[in-house]
Amino acid sequence: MNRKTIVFYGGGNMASAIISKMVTSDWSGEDIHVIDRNTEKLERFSKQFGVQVHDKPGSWMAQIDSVVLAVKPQQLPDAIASAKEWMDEALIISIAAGVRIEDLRAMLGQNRICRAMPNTPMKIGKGVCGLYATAEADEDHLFIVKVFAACGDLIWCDKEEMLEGVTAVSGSGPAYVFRFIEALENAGIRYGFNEVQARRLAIATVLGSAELARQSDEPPAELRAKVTSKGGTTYEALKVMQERGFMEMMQDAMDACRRRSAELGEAFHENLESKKD
Ligand SMILES: NC(=O)C1=CN([C@@H]2O[C@H](COP(=O)(O)OP(=O)(O)OC[C@H]3O[C@@H](n4cnc5c(N)ncnc54)[C@H](O)[C@@H]3O)[C@@H](O)[C@H]2O)C=CC1
Ligand SMILES: O=C(O)[C@@H]1CCC=N1
Repeated sequence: MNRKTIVFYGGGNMASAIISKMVTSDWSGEDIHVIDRNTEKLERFSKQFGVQVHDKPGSWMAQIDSVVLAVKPQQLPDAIASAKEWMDEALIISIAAGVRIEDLRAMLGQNRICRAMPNTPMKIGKGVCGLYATAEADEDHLFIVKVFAACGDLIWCDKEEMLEGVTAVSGSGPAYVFRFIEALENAGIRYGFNEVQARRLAIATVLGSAELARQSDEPPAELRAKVTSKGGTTYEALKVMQERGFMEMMQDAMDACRRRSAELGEAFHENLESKKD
């Protein structure tokens, strides 16, 4: 693939996570641009990653191959309006949670669009990102993979709505796992370990189990069964989890997340429609 240029509109947490891995792969900082109104953030991007920084869009964007929309959903209309004239020819990659392609198309006036739902472990190359692109972006799949490849695993969705499911499982998922780590750590402290030891116990357990699950041919349910001796200790813990409805609770939590993602998308859509009148 020829050298291509990319702009991140919004230099926040996610842009930083993605760019930090891009510059360790075959991307040069010279080909990556970041727009943010916060000049301190821009300085950090320039120093840490050697990328090109800008406090606003402008005619310098005219030759750009792709723009990653990495602002918060509510910041998106203003950001797009300010750069629209220079994005006609670019592939647009939006990471904004919930914002639908039909609305991106309406704001951009073009349809070469990919929606992505990344997660924060991308910062260390261990993330997972759901992707969905329009037919107009069919030729861009290789490029899209090149943007995210160093960040972790990539899963293409057959339908756009499946991205709401990606948000529920893996986009917001790191927060559930951190919550679980907090629970393990709190128990460790209650059992007499200091905070550092308790955190080590908790993190090593989650990390080791995830890595074992990744390397094993057996599904997680079998790996669980192997820890659970008949009449033993694990059984007692899992029994409490079952009595308290752990699996149902997790399902309800993810349903709520998915619903919220759809609601945010709908609210965004209605807001956009109301401005048309
Ligand atoms: N944080 C997460 O775990 C995930 C976030 N997302 C999505 O990623 C997007 C970005 O999220 P974060 O990086 O967490 O947000 P953030 O708030 O850290 O970054 C947004 C950046 O955009 C800049 N900005 C906003 N409007 C601007 C404008 N008009 N001109 C110039 N700069 C502007 C802000 O100064 C800020 O630095 C959101 O749409 C979110 O839904 C997606 C997956 C996971
Ligand atoms: O909480 C949020 O809205 C964003 C989207 C996925 C993870 N964080």
